[in-house]
Amino acid sequence: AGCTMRQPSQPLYADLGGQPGIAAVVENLMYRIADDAHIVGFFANTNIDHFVASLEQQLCDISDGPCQYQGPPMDRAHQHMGLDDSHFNRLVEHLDAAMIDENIPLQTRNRLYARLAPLHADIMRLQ
Ligand code: HEM
Repeated sequence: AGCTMRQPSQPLYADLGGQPGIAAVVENLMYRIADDAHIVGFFANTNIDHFVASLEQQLCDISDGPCQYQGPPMDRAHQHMGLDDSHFNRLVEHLDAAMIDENIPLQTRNRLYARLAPLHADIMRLQ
């Protein structure tokens, strides 16, 4: 009886599969970025191990996991790269495909996007 909408049963971090789930998504994402000529150039001089660790930490933090993001604020982390919405949208498409690959359901993916959306303005602020 009552509303049949599925409600989140546990914290977002747990629905993402915790640390192993987030690590699998980020690894999958990195292969997609490496294969995408529209955005891979931005990472030409990036220390990928550092980037992966920092992104995992941020996703853990933002999903209420047991982590505190220690990296630079999003505006400074992306300043003067020349990013526009086409780059942002591409990254989100790859993240979505990576999460689908890792069997993360739509409702959980949408919960994460609701928390990432506010970062868009920060990332674009110093372009
Ligand atoms: C929701 C969107 C995004 C999130 C959550 C995000 C998150 C992050 C994080 C956590 C870092 C690491 C900061 C550090 O510890 O130094 C980072 C750096 C970086 N991001 Fe993003 N980012 C996003 C969008 C983008 C987009 C659209 C691009 C380009 C297509 C991009 C390219 C980069 C690059 C190249 C670096 C590394 C900079 C360096 O080499 O130090 N990011 N991002």
